[in-house]
This record gives sequence, structure tokens and C-alpha cells, in this order.
Amino acid sequence: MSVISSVTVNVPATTANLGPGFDCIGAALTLCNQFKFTRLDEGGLTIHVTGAEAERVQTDESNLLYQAFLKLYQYIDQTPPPVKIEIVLGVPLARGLGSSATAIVGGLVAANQLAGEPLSQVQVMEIAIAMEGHPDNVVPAFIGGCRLAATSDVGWEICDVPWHESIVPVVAIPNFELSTSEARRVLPTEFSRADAIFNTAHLGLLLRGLETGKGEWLRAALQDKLHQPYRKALIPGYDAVNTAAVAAGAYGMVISGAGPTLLALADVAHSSDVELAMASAWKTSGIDAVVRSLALDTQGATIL
Ligand SMILES: Nc1ncnc2c1ncn2[C@@H]1O[C@H](COP(=O)(O)OP(=O)(O)OP(=O)(O)O)[C@@H](O)[C@H]1O
Ligand SMILES: N[C@@H](CCO)C(=O)O
Repeated sequence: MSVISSVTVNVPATTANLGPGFDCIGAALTLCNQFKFTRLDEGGLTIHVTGAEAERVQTDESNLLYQAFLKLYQYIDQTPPPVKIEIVLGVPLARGLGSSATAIVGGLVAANQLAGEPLSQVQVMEIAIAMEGHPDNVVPAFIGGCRLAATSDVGWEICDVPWHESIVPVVAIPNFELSTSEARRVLPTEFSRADAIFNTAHLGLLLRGLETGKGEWLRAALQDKLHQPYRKALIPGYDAVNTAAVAAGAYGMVISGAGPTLLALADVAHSSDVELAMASAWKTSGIDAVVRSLALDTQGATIL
């Protein structure tokens, strides 16, 4: 068997939850990180990072990408080779766009390639879910598209969620971070029956709204009682940006992942107006944000 000396993996950003689908649904977006691993003859670990906020990424063994790389070698019970890692950052850190999922998926996929592909895609995905703690970012980061994940008696059932071509995801990324662990700490551990029923109904409606692009369904579906009511307070300007997005024609607005990025869904005819409205509302609240209309990424992690 020939030994691969280097591997480059692109992994897309993801938006998780989509309102009522807390911890179970997510979509890959057309924004990505690139990770290159080069096997070294000797030495330990070298990490180079380029791109916006590069200085915020750890360059020692605590780096999450490297931790994922080690995890795969641990799983197959082999000694990891010394490596040089080159990271080109396209996904902003700790903003609710799945940066940690890109690192976990990138490290696992690269290690599996360098090790000669000992594990199947399903095995690698299950390790990724276990590392992240929930499936909604790592699954679409790995296989692309919009995906719903549910446990079964034997593991995970992953289902593709059709996304109508008219629906545009507009992301408003503010200039402050919110770590997922902090945004999970504010959530209650128990919920009422009424809230559980509310989210079950709205997630069902969301799935049909995404598939059909039907405005009435999407407008009603993008509501949630499990996480957003508790997290809103961590995101200054949330209500103003929401009101502005809807007034400009968005079907609705939700927190992307754990936040602070806000995600509006709009049809193609309104997405530019929604972009402008969200940026302006945040500016009025004293926050600079990068606002962009993206598209669904259908490739997932790609080995170049
Ligand atoms: N390219 C990367 N290389 C190494 N570590 C990374 C990389 N990107 C993110 N991380 C790690 O993940 C952390 C951010 O994870 P966190 O879960 O808080 O946010 P997120 O994944 O961007 O948001 P969300 O989970 O809400 O979508 C960073 O602080 C860093 O430790
Ligand atoms: N479902 C996760 C996504 C962020 O990792 C959350 O909202 O906490």
C-alpha cells in the first residue's frame, strides 16, 4: 500500500437548529475552511493559520483539528505520524456557523485518508457526532445539504431534507463571539409539554416549508420555544434585526446554531433587501456585522 504524504480537505460552514430543530437539523453553507495535513519524517506538530482571526486559533496540541486527528488514530489503535497542518480560515470562529464542526470533521477525514481509509464514512461520522456532542453541525459539514439526524436502536438515522431552490439563507455575522458552551449554559434542562408540542409541530411544518418553499408555512415554522427565548438576551439587537429582516420580506429569522450569527430565510426576490435591512438594524444597535446571502452547500467535506 502506498503511503499518502499529504491531504487537503475543504469543510463547509453549517447553520444548526433552523429555529425549531434544536440539536437535530442543520444545513451546510457555501463558506468553508481548508485544512492541509502533510506527513513529516520527524518532529511533532507544526500549525500555520491564515485568514481572518487567524491569531485566535490554537497552534499547539490543544488545537481542535489536531485533537480530532489524534482521536481517529486512537480509535484505530495506531500511532499518529508527525504532521504539519496548514489552516486557511473562511468560517468565522465561535459565531454559530459551525467552526468547531469544520475542525472536527476536517481532522477526522484527513487522518482517515493518511491512515489509508481504515474507517467507513459512517464510522467517521459517528466519531464526529460523539466529539461535538450533537449531530446538527457535523453531519451536514461532513456530507453537505440540509440534514436531520435522529438516534435509532443501532446508531443514527440521517435523512436528507429537501431545500426548495427559491429559499436563500442570509447570514448576519456580528463582530463579537459567543461560545457554544456559554450559549448552552443558559438553557433550562426541562421543558413543559406545551413547549415540546410547539416545537414538534413547528419542526414538522419547517420540513414541509423547506421542501415546498411555501411562504405561509415558512413564516409560521421559524419559531422555537426550546432555545431562542433563552439565548436572545445574549445577542444585543436581536429584536431590532428580526423586525427589520421580516419588514424587508424575509419569511423569518432565527439564531444560527448557538449564535450570535442571525439567519434569515428569504426568497430570491427579497434577499438583497433583507441583507441591507439586517446590516442597518445592527448598525443602529451599535454592532458591526458582515451580512451575506449564501446558498446551500451540497458537497460537504471534500478531499482535494
Ligand atoms: N479552524 C479551526 N481550527 C481549530 N480549532 C477551531 C477551528 N475553528 C474553530 N475551532 C475551535 O472551536 C471553537 C469554537 O467552537 P464553538 O462551538 O464555540 O463555536 P462554533 O462551532 O463556531 O459555533 P456553533 O457550534 O454555534 O455553530 C474555537 O474557539 C476553537 O477552539
Ligand atoms: N445545536 C447546537 C448548535 C451549536 O453547536 C446548539 O444550538 O447549541
